[in-house]
Amino acid sequence: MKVIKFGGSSLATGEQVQKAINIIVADPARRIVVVSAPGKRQKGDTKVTDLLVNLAGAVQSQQDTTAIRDSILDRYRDIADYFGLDGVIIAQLREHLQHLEQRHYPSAEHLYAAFMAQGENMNARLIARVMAHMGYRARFVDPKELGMVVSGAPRSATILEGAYATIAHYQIPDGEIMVVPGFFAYDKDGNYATFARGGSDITGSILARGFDVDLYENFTDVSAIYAVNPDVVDHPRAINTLTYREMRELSYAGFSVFNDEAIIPVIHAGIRVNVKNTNHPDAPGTMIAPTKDVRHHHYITGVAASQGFTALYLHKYLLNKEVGLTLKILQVLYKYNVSYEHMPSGIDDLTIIFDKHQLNASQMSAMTDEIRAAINPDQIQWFDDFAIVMIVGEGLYADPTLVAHVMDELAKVGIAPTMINQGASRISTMLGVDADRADDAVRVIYSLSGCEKSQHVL
Ligand SMILES: Nc1ncnc2c1ncn2[C@@H]1O[C@H](COP(=O)(O)OP(=O)(O)O)[C@@H](O)[C@H]1O
Ligand SMILES: N[C@@H](CC(=O)OP(=O)(O)O)C(=O)O
Repeated sequence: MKVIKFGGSSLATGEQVQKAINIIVADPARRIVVVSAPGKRQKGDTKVTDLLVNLAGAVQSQQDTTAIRDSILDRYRDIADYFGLDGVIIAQLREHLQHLEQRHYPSAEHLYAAFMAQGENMNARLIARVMAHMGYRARFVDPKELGMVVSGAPRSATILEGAYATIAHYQIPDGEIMVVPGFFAYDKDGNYATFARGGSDITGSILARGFDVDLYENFTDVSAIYAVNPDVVDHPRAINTLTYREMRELSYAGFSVFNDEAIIPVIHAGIRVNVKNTNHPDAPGTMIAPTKDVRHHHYITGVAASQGFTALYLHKYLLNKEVGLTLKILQVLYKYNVSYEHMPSGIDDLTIIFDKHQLNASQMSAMTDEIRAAINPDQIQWFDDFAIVMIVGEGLYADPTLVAHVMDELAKVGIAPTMINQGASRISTMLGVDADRADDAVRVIYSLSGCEKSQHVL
């Protein structure tokens, strides 16, 4: 049995949904189908999830919601019309949204989560209806029915460990195709909660582990995971196999093609993930697997960059001698409920790197004041335009000159990393660079001989 997940770009129009259905029914092992909300139909278009964010905002501020609700329903109507469905389903979806608008929510975050979840919820209902209309034994299955209970913040929830056993006990009727909405589940009180953005991949992974499937197929709009983001370099090298560790590092650092949290459930279950293209389903795509033979995959597997970071730089002489200094800083972060990503340090300075999305200006200012009071630094400064560049490869350890080589090449184009971080496993090297040079750094590193070399061995 396989889990098969389609991203929003694969379900943006009726024509795309038809391609997805052709893929589903071409293999009887494809029994668990996870769908995203309709995505962008072309560059510059708006994803349904983003329209739902606007709807949630309008509901919260008690504005008129008619126009925005209609624009969302139009997306589903276009798909329903393509398959010749009558208007009943759209009327039901309208009623469902209106009902949600009347409900009371424990917090604004819960309200946003409830609306954002509807992109997937409505799409799964519609696609199950379309497939049934075409004569297939397909059924919408709510995450609640599967026992998908989550905890944590309403818009970046995490699945409870116990949910896997519940999923495993779920009996899928013989010959039935389950259509499950991605991206959301419910907390223990029954409130909607979503995973982080791009989280339909996470639903696919959770179900892959829960049902202990043979393969998790993840269909998107590219024919492979490439060694660099194809929006940064034209026609980059396709990667045929990535290890879990490589994927985790690369998706964390910007390969949005597979959500960085989604790798965790499949790691636990040892399930392989095949990333494939809905528009070219016969292309082999990229396999994400527990291990690969590094003798055939030397040097750099991929280079990613992400600009979603903010750094706090602290300078204080004899910082290395001061007992409890880091503890005092961490206590401030704890008080403001903020986690950090990395904390590289030297003898007299320390940089704390944060995910930009969890900070706002007033929090940053309050934290600065409290850290200043707690440790009395000589210098404290925020760098908002901070990006990380991640060089990843299971075979990196085999090339002791790589970091020197990278630094030389970057220096030639005037890029001086403000931070270098390498773990003991040497599967990745992380550089901190100015955000406006991040893509240049990716291009330079990609064009290095190490990368070219792996191009030949793949
Ligand atoms: N290294 C990479 N290889 C392939 N695609 C990448 C890479 N890095 C970023 N991407 C982007 O990821 C996109 C696919 O992810 P996403 O838009 O989330 O798809 P979906 O809608 O299928 O979930 C690609 O169209 C591409 O722009
Ligand atoms: N629709 C959600 C979840 C998701 O995974 O979407 P996509 O498959 O289009 O990346 C989002 O936009 O975040």
